[in-house]
Amino acid sequence: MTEQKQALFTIFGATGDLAKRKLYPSLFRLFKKGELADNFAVIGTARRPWTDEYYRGVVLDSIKDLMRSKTEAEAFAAHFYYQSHDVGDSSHYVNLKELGEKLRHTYKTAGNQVFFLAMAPQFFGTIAEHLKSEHILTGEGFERIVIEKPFGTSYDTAKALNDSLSKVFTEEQIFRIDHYLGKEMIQAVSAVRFANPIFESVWNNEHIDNVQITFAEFIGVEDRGGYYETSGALKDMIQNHVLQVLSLIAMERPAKFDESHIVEEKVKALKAMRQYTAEEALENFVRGQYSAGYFDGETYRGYRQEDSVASDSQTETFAAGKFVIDNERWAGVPFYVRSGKRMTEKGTRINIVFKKDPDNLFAGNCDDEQSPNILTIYIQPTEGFSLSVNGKAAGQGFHLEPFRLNFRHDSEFLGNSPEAYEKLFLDVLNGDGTNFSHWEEAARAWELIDVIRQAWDNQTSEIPTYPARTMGPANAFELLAKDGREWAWQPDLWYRERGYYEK
Ligand SMILES: NC(=O)C1=CN([C@@H]2O[C@H](COP(=O)(O)OP(=O)(O)OC[C@H]3O[C@@H](n4cnc5c(N)ncnc54)[C@H](OP(=O)(O)O)[C@@H]3O)[C@@H](O)[C@H]2O)C=CC1
Ligand SMILES: O=C1O[C@H](COP(=O)(O)O)[C@@H](O)[C@H](O)[C@H]1O
Repeated sequence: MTEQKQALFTIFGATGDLAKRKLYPSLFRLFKKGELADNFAVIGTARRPWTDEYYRGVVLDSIKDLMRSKTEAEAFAAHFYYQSHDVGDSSHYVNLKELGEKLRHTYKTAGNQVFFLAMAPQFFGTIAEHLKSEHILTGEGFERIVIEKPFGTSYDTAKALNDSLSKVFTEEQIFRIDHYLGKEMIQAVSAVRFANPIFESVWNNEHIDNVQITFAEFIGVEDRGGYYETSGALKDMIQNHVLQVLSLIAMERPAKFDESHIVEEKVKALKAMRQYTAEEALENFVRGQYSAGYFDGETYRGYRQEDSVASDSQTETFAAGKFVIDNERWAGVPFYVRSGKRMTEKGTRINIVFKKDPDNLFAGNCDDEQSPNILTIYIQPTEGFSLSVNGKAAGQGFHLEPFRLNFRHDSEFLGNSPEAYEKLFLDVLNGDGTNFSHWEEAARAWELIDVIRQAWDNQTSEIPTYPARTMGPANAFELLAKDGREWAWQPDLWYRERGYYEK
């Protein structure tokens, strides 16, 4: 039987997009499963002068697709309270404290508190300080703070942010969200690696030729131009999600499968990654920005035509690069990464490309090249694995042909599998920080990224472009071609052959 959790949640930024799209539905899923029942309450806070009643209406609206009955949804929403509050105004914390004390007793939350900061990072420090100075932190039960990305905009700003949080919370109390770590198939990477001797024994530079990590998005920048102009693909995706995934693939086997051992190994892997000079950063990293494109009867506008984007913007909507790891396991194995918006299609996947057999037995019998074995981990939108192997082409004669051993999770599994934020909320309640970003990881990731960012910022040439609905600019293909390699996943070729790009 599920044991219900006891906690008072305070959500800062309760009127915002993240709260409505992700947080309330995730809490509701936990409610439906009995993880949250009688002993929880939520204080939503932001500047808008909402009433409890209006707020509950917003919460109900955000869960309308998930509700089984009106009674159940209303029972859930009844746990929500709204307090209008400007986080910069000290006097408002007095009201928050009073309301919190009342709810703690009413709902018997055992003094446990979770503060979710669904707000821009510039507010994090001041909120943390006020939680302490206004005695909202009582030390009665567990007290945990959950913060959203971006965690800083450079090493220096991230360090300043971390320093201000650390004055109030210990590292064990800080949960830095990287929502990719809550995804089913990212969590499955460790299972694939460490529960299968056939993979574990070849997970090294003797057998792996290169690793490719693709985070392709179909969507453009949508209504987030204002934020994206200050970020770009490198900081928005590579610094956090991509490097997190890379460290899971590259880390050594942890002594135990628990938070401290896993984080220790991830940090070691990140620290073993080569720190590029500015010159090396330019050699190994490329960027691009989507221009207008045409695909299957539809025209897509370019990034510079998007709302809140400067008409001469140099912001990259695509970044690709090669990381190298200077340790025994990975010496000589490039880790190619790419992430972009308005690419051919949505697809997050990891390709582990194995070395070909140097001694091709079939060389004299048939002219066919052996294809490399490729293990693909599909993160989204489909979730599963495939392994491509060489076989004999059916029919007369002897020819090699690559076949794919495929496994995809079925729709029942996907339908029942918890959403990333739901898992992460539960982890916070359980005090398990395994699937969160820790300071040492974020710090090292910024060190690796800062040099690339600065090298690009110092360039005077115009940013290269790529047409919307393609797999990025030409330089992303040249990056691999100059190493004698190519991207294992090129969906645009499939569409091109079938005329999807022809007007
Ligand atoms: N939306 C998403 O999908 C994702 C968001 N994030 C991150 O989550 C955070 C929130 O994003 P999102 O919800 O999209 O942002 P929104 O702009 O939609 O929401 C911001 C929230 O902050 C509140 N707010 C702003 N200023 C103040 C203030 N001075 N005092 C009190 N409340 C204030 C706003 O409410 P009001 O105006 O009523 O005060 C609003 O509730 C950001 O850090 C973002 O980077 C990360 C990943 C995905
Ligand atoms: O963190 C972010 O992630 C989303 C992509 O997340 P996904 O779960 O939909 O794959 C990205 O669109 C956004 O720009 C970025 O801030």
